[in-house]
Amino acid sequence: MGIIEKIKEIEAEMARTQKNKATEYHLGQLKAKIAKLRTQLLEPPKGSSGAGEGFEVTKYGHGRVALIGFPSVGKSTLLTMLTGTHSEAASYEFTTLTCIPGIIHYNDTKIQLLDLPGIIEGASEGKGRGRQVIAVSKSSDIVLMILDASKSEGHRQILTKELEAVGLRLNKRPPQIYFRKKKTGGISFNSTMPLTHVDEKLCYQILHEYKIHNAEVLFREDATVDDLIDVIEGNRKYMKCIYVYNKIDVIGIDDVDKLARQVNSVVISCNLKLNLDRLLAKMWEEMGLVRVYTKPQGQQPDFSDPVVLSADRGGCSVEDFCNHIHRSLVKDVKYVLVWGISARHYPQHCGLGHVLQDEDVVQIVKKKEREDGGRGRFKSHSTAPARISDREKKAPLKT
Ligand SMILES: Nc1nc2c(ncn2[C@@H]2O[C@H](COP(=O)(O)OP(=O)(O)OP(=O)(O)O)[C@@H](O)[C@H]2O)c(=O)[nH]1
Ligand SMILES: [K+]
Ligand SMILES: [Mg+2]
Repeated sequence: MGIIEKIKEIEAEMARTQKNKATEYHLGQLKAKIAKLRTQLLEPPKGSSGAGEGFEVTKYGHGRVALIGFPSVGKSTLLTMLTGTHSEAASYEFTTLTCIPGIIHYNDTKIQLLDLPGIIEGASEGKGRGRQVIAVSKSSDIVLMILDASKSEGHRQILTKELEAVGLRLNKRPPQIYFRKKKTGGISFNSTMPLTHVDEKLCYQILHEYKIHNAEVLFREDATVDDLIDVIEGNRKYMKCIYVYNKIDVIGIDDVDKLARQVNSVVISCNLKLNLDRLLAKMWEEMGLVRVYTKPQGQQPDFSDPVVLSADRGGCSVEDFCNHIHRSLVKDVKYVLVWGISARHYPQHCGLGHVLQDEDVVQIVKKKEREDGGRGRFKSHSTAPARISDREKKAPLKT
């Protein structure tokens, strides 16, 4: 029996089993069995190297965004509109067969947008180009799930289920469960609060299914069996996802209004160029990129060429900023001067641990170098920290 058949069989058994206190342990065990099989399914076939032909696109720019959706929802049309790179669009399904990259220029950063083939129900089991599409999605920073506004709401659930089946968790944070395997000592099970979904026996049983007999488990929230399995599997990817409803030109205004009110959702029309700026703004917000402008001593910062940091990718401290400029820079830094949101006053003297915010300006003061800062134009700002305004960006900085 193949892996997919085994999964199907267990799913059928779960469907047959009544949910009650008496069956809860058995159901938990079945869930763990399915999770293990799915992980097996994800292992790349022997001899293959990662993504697959037509899907090996080099990362470029300050972030990567994947377009995921059923066939013919308008993914390629959107890529062409936002990036200027042409990706074939047509009224028939599966027009796109490979991964097509484009670049969005936004807020002085470059964001790589990836058009992908449409995926269908069963993608997680390898139907269509499911596997490749999913692998590329996992390599991106956020996902735009493109949906046809005129089609059933069920599509969003089907896609979410497919992505969950391969370990993607959309708009969720990792479960607050501390888990550590040990060599000896048995299993220690603790929680910081009363648990309503999982008890010690169920936890033991799940761990047993994974042949784990020595471990420390601490629940810091009232998590579920699925959460526990996610933590044990350890290969889950937690990603932001924006639900993008395209083709609102073909539905009524009341329906548009309903879709637009859902969380993490943006309604657009590629045909009428409606709301694309809102989509870009939302995308930017969710990516959480932090632009930092370097100010050479005695000179203007270059406001067109930021160092771009991200909390998810490498961090946003002064040290991360320095490493971005040059690996060997950190050891020469005495301190830095910071203007912008993260500074309590202008300029603030900060160390390597200071966390920077979007649009901060930083001047590096090196060891054995005469300090020239502190006479900057922003020094007079002794009030609450504020964003460097557009006016200030254009005005000369006198240091
Ligand atoms: N009415 C309407 N049609 C649209 C809109 N955007 C795209 N389309 C049409 O939808 C069809 C499919 O567009 P594509 O861009 O090829 O869709 P896709 O998601 O890339 O499709 P596959 O690559 O086959 O998965 C084309 O006929 C487009 O002209 C829109 O905003 N409104
Ligand atoms: K199409
Ligand atoms: Mg396409």
